[in-house]
Amino acid sequence: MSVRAKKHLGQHFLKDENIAKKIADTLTENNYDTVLEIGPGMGVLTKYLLQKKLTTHVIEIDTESVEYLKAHYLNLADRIISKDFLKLDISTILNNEQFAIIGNFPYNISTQIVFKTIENRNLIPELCGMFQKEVAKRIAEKPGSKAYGILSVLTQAFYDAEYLFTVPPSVFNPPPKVDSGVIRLIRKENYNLPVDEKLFFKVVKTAFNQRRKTMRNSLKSFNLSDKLREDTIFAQRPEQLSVEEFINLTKSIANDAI
Ligand SMILES: C[S@@+](CC[C@H](N)C(=O)[O-])C[C@H]1O[C@@H](n2cnc3c(N)ncnc32)[C@H](O)[C@@H]1O
Repeated sequence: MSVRAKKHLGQHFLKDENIAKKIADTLTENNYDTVLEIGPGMGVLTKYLLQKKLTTHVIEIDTESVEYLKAHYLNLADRIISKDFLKLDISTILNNEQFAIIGNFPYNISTQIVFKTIENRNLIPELCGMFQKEVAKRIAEKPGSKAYGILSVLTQAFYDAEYLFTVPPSVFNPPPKVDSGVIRLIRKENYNLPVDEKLFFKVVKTAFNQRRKTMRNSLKSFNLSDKLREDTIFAQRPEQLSVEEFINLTKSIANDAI
């Protein structure tokens, strides 16, 4: 008996074992001994994680998949969390130890998984996973491209992001409508910002909400001094600015308000 795919849970099960192994092998296994897989489904990726030296935990929202895993992976039984990852209190699980996140993520919550990882980055040195290709590209994109935006800057402020490979719809059951992409995020050594984090998020989001305008126009609502607005950075569009430039800009804005 296998699990019947449920659309509302983003269930597209991998049927190509080689791809499952290739995804499991994207983990560097540096700086952690534990891995948490989000959405194991019927365990095609889990199987390869269990072959590693790491301790594998899984979190799955679908009770039918949980029953399947309990029946087929007897040695995993006490490391299956039957819950919604988005409602999980990360600080209380895994005894506060460092762990990596991996998954063939449900596409409907994949950006929320990234933001929850960023929020809990003190415990998460690495994330490897499969996203809708377009989302994976946006996360790892560099300045100067159309795909570079809020998701790129907010992720890369804390993690080095690398796009690894593309996966076609044909390796899933049922096949999704679009290509998928696998990326790896490795936490930066210095993963706390030298500026107010809330202000940084606000500056980045406000700037990209009007991405075709110059920074001078898109950040009008901040009521900045004329002196600051004369800085050459304000003549540029948000997609031209590096993560470091956004951080420095936030610093200047914070000082401008004093
Ligand atoms: C794309 S499928 C991948 C399944 C399996 N890993 C594979 O590769 O065949 C996504 C999985 O995430 C699970 N899922 C969806 N939303 C979830 C959530 N909020 N928390 C935990 N798991 C979730 C689904 O039930 C499904 O098993």
